[in-house]
This record gives sequence, C-alpha cells and structure tokens, in this order.
Amino acid sequence: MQTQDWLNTLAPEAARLIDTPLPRLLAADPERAQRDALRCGPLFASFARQRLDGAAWDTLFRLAGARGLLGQLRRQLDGEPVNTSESRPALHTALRSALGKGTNAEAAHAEARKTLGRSIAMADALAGQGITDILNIGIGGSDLGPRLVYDALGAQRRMNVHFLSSPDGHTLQDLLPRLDPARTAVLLVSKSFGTEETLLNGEVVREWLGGRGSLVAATANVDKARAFGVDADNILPLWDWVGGRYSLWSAVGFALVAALGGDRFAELLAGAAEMDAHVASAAERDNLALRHALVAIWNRNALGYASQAVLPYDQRLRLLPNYLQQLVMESLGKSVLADGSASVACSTVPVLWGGSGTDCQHSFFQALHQGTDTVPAEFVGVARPDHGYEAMHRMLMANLLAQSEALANGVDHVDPHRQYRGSRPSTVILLDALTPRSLGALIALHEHSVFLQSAMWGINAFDQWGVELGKQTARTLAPAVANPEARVSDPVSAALIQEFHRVARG
Ligand SMILES: O=P(O)(O)OC[C@H]1O[C@](O)(CO)[C@@H](O)[C@@H]1O
Repeated sequence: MQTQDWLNTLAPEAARLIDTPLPRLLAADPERAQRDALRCGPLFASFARQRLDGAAWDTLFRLAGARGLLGQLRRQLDGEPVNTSESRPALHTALRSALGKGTNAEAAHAEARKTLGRSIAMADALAGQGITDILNIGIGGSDLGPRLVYDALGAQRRMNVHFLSSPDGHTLQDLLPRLDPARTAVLLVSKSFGTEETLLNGEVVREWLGGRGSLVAATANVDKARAFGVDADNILPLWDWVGGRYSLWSAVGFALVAALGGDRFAELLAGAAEMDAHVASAAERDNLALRHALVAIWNRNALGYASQAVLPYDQRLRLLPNYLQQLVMESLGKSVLADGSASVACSTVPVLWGGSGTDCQHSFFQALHQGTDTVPAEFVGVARPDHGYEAMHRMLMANLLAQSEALANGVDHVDPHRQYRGSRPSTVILLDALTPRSLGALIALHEHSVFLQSAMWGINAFDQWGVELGKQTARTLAPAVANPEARVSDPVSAALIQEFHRVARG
C-alpha cells in the first residue's frame, strides 16, 4: 500500500474525530480506559486519552497490516539489511535478545555476549584496582544513553561517572580539579573513533592523565583507538550493525557496567529483552510498541500535530526527553524513502521536547493547556518510589494524573481567559518502580515504536546523513576561527568571524 493510499484511508477518520471533543469520545465509550491500556512486565501504558475511537483504531490496525509493519520488525530482528543507505542490518536487539533468526542475528548475539563478559571482567578489575571515577568521553549515542541510565539508577553505585561530551572547556575546567588521575578510568566512547569533539576532549584528558589511571575505549575502529594510545586489552569492540543511538546495550554502556555492576546492567538488558519478546510475539491489538507507533502516526499524519512532549514525573528520568530527542529525531528526521527513490509523501518526525514534572507545569504547561497548537503529551510516572516521603510521592502522582485529565477534559468558562478547550491527547506510562528492568523495557519500547513508525513512512531509521554537512562546514570554518587572515567564502560567516576576533582578541 502506497503512502497516499493510507493517508487517504485515514483522512475521513481524522475529519470525523478532529472536531469531536475528546470528553465526548470518553463518555461514549467508558470501557476504553481498560481496553486501550496494556502491560508488559513492569510497564503499563494507557492510550485511552488519545483522540481516537474504536473505528479509528480498527483502521490503523488494518493499515499496519497492509504495510506489513510487524513483518518488517521481524526483518529487523533477523538481521536483514534494514539500514538501506549503508547496506547493513540494525541488530541492537541482538545485544540483549536471542530472538533474531539467521546467521547474522545469531552471530551478533554471540559476539555481544562475549563482549559483555569482557566488559564485566574489566569493570570488576578496575573496581579492584581502586578506581573510583569513570570519565565517559563521547557524544550523541555515545553519551546520552549512559547518561540517562546513570542519572536514573546511579543512586546505588560503586563508582562515580562523569560525562564529557561537548568541546566546552568549562565542563573540563569544573571537572578535572575534582578528579584524581590515579583513581580515574577515562573511557573513550566513539563508534567511529572519528568524532572531532570526542577526539579533542580525549587528547586534553589524556594529557591530564599523564600515564596514570586507565585509558579504556569502546569503538568499532580498533586501529584508531590503538593509534590514539589505548592498549589493545583495554578496547571493547562495537560493530557496524549497531547504530550509535541504539548502542546503549553494547560496550557503549561500559560506564554503567562499572558503576552499577554487571548484574544490574544485565537486568537492564533483560528488561529490554522482555519488551523485545513481547513486541515480536504479541498480537497486533495487544502489542505495546505497535499501539505506541500507531498513536504517533495518527497524531502526526491524521491530526497534523507537529510536536510531541515527553513528561517524566520522576526527577531520575529528567534526561528522558534528551535521550528520546536523539532516538526519535535522528532516526525519523528523514524526508526521502529508504531506497532513495523519491521524497516521502507525508509528514514524518514531529519535534520532540519535554521536561520533568512538576517543574514543567510552572514553565511551559500554560502553552500545553491554552496555546493555539495541540501538543500530544507522553507522561511517564513511577508507582513505587525509592524514598519514604509518601506525601511527596502522592502529590507528584496526583499532579501527573491531573494534568493528563485536565488536558483531555478541559473546562468551559464564560471568561475566555479561563476557558480550557481540552481535547488535548496524552498517553500515560507507569513503571511499577524505577529499576534496571523497567528502564530497559521503557527504552526498548521507544526503539521499537520508532522502527514501526519508520516502516509506516517507508524511511530508513538507521542512518543520519543530515548531521554530516554541519560537521564538514565546521571543518572549513575552523582555519578562519583560528586565524583572522584566513579566507571565508560565506559573507555572513565572514562577518561573524571578524566580530568574534574583534571581541575575543580585544
Ligand atoms: O560514536 P561516534 O562515532 O563518536 O558518534 C557519535 C554520534 O555522532 C552521530 O554520528 C551524529 O553526529 C550520532 O549518530 C552518534 O551517536
């Protein structure tokens, strides 16, 4: 089925529902609260407040079938070359699951198990040598995943982890005086070992180490890591079949293995594997990732919503929006078909943004409730906290639930300033507790949803050519930033660089 055909099929459903108030849909079908909610292990999700009714869901499931979405997911799990522009499989699922059939997937899983064993042994050895701190140097997928998980689960840790991503000397200036080179392991994380920010940060820190401490690398480019000065024994491999933003489960997560311990890292993998198994085997209507993806498609392509807010109501998950920004926007920010033959005939990625509750209620929620644009929201809460302040947790939960309800139901008021239109859709995800297992499941759910959305749109979720031009342009401007005499062809850049030199050099 072609894009225009499924768009045409959705259009009458959208026309029927776009002006039907969500409270009316909810009142007409109270059972949707139960029917449109699913659980997988420690994760429960309710889609009942999406602006959809039974007939629209039926249509979406029919289109998912016609586009073969779950069949395409199977191809990804089995190691087919779903990353078409780079002719590679995308086997991040093999890092945690033995679900994939066929030689590619099985070999990938075996490699991953072997490397995990090495990572655990190396991390234990570092702990035994009195290493107290890990400095994780990496950016994008080599930073955001470990950072999210460490922030979420690092309260119980055997080592501290510090993150250095951007080439901003302020971070280093603040960090290095607090670290003892003899008790710090520096971890260079770069799939390519060619990312300029990571290499520059690495050079400065290597000098600071001065031969003390340990230098460890996680990379697919072992030769470059060795040339940089990392001992072969300290290099953990990555593979071209894992995309950077999907690589948390590999040696990219070495800082987590070191800080949380091998057992808790294995639980993170097990939580993701549990979600993999669910998504690979659940029937369409019971399939959490498919539901999640179809809601995204509905909001983007049927209702035309151009942005999506992610709202964790747990401070430990405050980095979730940052993490999902890369996962979603780098994966789905595409406008050509996977085979490059044509432009996509529909809108693709929404702008993903967000912040943690309840702080966000006092910053941007005004716009969510009364702004002219509707922004679908995803609330993420945790039922059982890891503290004993019950009144605080009750207040946090009451606010999460209230916001989803208020956005949906709105309220009529004679004063237009106090009028809430309502009908603003949201999904509520509740984790039983914040554990490695539930966090693994939550992240894997989003990975699968992203792939299913890409399959609906016919785009490649696993390349990121869009980030290359900026990198190349930075290389061409670098000489002029260093030397005011160097020629710059773009007149605006030339003027900005002159202004920079005028102020910087005094
Ligand atoms: O791990 P590497 O190769 O240093 O790349 C870091 C990040 O850079 C990107 O290629 C984008 O610039 C991401 O996809 C990736 O996660």
